Amino acid sequence: MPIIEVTGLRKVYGGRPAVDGVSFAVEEGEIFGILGPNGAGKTTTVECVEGLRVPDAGTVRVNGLDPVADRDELTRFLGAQLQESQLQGKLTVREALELYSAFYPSPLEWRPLAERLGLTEKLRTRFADLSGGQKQRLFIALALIGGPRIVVLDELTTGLDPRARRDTWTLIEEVRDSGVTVLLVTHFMEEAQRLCDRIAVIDSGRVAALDTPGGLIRRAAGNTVISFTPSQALDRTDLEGLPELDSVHLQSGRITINGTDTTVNAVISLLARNQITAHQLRVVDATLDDAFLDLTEKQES
Ligand SMILES: Nc1ncnc2c1ncn2[C@@H]1O[C@H](COP(=O)(O)OP(=O)(O)OP(=O)(O)O)[C@@H](O)[C@H]1O
Repeated sequence: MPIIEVTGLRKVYGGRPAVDGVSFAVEEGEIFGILGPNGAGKTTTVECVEGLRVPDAGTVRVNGLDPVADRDELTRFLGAQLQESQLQGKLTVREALELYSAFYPSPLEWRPLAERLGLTEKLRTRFADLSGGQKQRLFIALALIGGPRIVVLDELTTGLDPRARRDTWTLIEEVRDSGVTVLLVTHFMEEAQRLCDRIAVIDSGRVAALDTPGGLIRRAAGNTVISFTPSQALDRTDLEGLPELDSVHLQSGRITINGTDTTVNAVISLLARNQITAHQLRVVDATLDDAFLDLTEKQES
């Protein structure tokens, strides 16, 4: 049985649906990503999972519980890092960690957690005096301190420097490997690609696609991107007739082709036949970035 089950979720603000029939199921022990453009309905969805918002229609079950009706029970095993949070400005990092530990029956040791999040030097600093990234790290610690079975992380690494971001990814992988289920809202494709076992792409309040990162890349944007600047103009119809082609873009004399290995081979033959040299030739695997743009563009058109 999935540990989180969202079925036909709908949430309307002022007559406009922010979430419109979203369904997905999260298996225990996976990192499940929610990806989508600004205003797509991601935060609204996860806040319904956390019991912070009441759905207008549909059902949400977290470990069999209704997050709104059973909120007290839910908070015992669900940790949450909200997109925007505040603490009392005078509270020190240490006080916050001790206070939150006291809320849970079997909290984690806060010292190693603080160490992992680079907060040891800041234990005596007041919340108001922390930098944005340090506040973010504290909120991650507070989401994990109760030793939750499920953790919801909204914009996990926004505002973190590259090193802190990578350290946080490793920490979240370890959290997952210890059996915790992670529901992650993110804007960072690299983060989603590295961390998530599966991803729901949400666009305009609906699920546009749900798959593994590899699956999304394969079905949305082809596997491979080849780009080059030809020594002389190429016939557009020849390009559009390439096998297994997903898309062709021409910009400032540079050609970018999305397709498969077969497409790449056909491009090379085409260039050879026409005795055209390809300058600055690059062949790369498509990324989740490509898939995201492709999937969300398709929704808009
Ligand atoms: N309390 C509210 N009252 C009215 N409208 C709201 C409220 N909260 C969210 N919305 C609207 O609902 C839509 C979805 O918002 P939501 O915060 O869920 O999006 P999101 O995908 O998390 O966006 P972002 O990536 O920008 O954080 C937006 O159009 C937003 O303006």
